[in-house]
Amino acid sequence: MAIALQVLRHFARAPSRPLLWGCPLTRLASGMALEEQARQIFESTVGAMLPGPMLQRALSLDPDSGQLKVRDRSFQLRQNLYLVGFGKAVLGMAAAAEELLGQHLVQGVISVPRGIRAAMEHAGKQEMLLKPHSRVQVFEGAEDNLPDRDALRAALAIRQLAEGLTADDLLLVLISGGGSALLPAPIPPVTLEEKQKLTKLLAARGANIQELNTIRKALSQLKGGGLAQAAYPAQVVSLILSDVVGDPVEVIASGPTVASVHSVQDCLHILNRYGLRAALPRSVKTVLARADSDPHGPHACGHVLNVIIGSNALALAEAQKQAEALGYKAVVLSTAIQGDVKNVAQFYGLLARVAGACLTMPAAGTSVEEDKQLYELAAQLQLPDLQLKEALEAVVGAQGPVCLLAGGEPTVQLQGSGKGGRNQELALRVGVELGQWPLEPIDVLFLSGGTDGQDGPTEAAGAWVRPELARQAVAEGLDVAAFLAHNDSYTFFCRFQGGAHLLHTGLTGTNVMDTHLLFLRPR
Ligand SMILES: Nc1ncnc2c1ncn2[C@@H]1O[C@H](COP(=O)(O)OP(=O)(O)OP(=O)(O)O)[C@@H](O)[C@H]1O
Ligand SMILES: O=C(O)[C@H](O)CO
Repeated sequence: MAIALQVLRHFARAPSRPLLWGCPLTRLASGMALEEQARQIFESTVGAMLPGPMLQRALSLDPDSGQLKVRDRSFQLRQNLYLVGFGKAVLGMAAAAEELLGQHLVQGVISVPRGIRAAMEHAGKQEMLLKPHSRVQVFEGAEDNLPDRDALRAALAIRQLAEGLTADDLLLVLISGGGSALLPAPIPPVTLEEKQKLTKLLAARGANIQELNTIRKALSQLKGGGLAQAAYPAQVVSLILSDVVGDPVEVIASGPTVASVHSVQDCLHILNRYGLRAALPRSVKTVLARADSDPHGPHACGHVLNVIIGSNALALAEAQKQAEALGYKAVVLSTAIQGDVKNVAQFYGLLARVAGACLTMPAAGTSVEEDKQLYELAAQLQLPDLQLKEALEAVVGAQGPVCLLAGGEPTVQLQGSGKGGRNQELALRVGVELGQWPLEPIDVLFLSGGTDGQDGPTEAAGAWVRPELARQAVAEGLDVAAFLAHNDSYTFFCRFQGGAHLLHTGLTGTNVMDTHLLFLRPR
């Protein structure tokens, strides 16, 4: 959603359908076309990760006793509950929390992306908005996902609220992706501009989110456990919506309620790796040198409960449940799909071929060569949690429709000036791959969708494809390779079959990365 807010006005007008939270899909199964089933599963998966349902799963309040239950822990509420939050999905999370906690909530401060309230209003998403006389103060800032003066003001208000708490208080911290940029509080003498410049340079030179956030933590008053420290001796409960593969709480939004385990040496290694150590501003050197000799060490976080309430893994578990309800043998392959979109597309293309053969000819199987190639492709992608062997074994035993599920965030090396997003580009590339081999006698469909409802700077969440795509595109006079060469997947899908393959959910107010669904259905 980094560039989301530039296009939110346009996006808010995009046609969208209500998400199917809690809708029993079995009811819909009979006679449903494969693409309809795929859409339904995607939409209900996103629906399960919406702020309302997520918070209701994580929190329960006994209105009589005032006991707040968070997972297996209980907290007594008595006019002692405060709330802070920062991240792209935090407005809806705060609205859901306010709804759930009612009068118990004394005061709150949240930092959310600029324009998000207007966008939600335009999109008619009332459930994502706070009440008119809310006790939660909203700051909007961090345009283009970069820390700015407004986000700094928000961070200082959040710090002030936290510092004023006592041992009788409970601080609820709502965290989602984009939280790092929305909570900047550089340690003096580092300035906001210096921190912004360093973050930009690191990102531009290819630092990953773990590396980026290690540096952000070292230079911040609130990241790396600093917020938890400011709130001490109050109890702290962090409800975290993960946008990072593997859900590492110390990385998501730079872990403001998680003690940092990184040393100054770790930071210097990272800065060296990206050629930034020599040109560091004096202020950054001063802060790092000070941290090296800090007698207090990392912030202690014994008074904190960190809870992941939404993640790609939870979304895929929901999708798996929905697919099973429709009669599919559903297997989660990985929640950590990363790497260049071209390699990921090749992987899914070959996976469809190998799994298709396992399904239709379980005794004969695929050629040894194809199996080997598939495992090699998987190894290149370095997916830590890949269940490829298990998935293929399940397909062999399936004797019926199969749905392979995965999630993560592939990357697109932008070369052209076209309009698209990583989900649409992945789907288009997989469509081409699927068309290369006959997959008779099975129906195949691949869907890729972003759970935030916005794929790149487009108004679609993603797209779905079938093996016939390339042939049908030629018949419509569309040159798929030319669209791909310019990263113009959105324009392609808008023209192809009148835009029927695009996924339109509208801005969802959540973000747990992308979901990939591969359906194989014997005819
Ligand atoms: N024309 C394009 N074709 C394909 N991908 C594109 C195009 N333009 C931008 N992108 C990709 O879109 C991504 C940015 O979009 P988006 O805001 O959805 O992702 P993000 O910043 O990772 O946010 P989030 O994690 O919240 O989804 C980048 O990965 C970028 O490479
Ligand atoms: O805010 C951040 O640090 C990223 O979105 C990862 O959570």
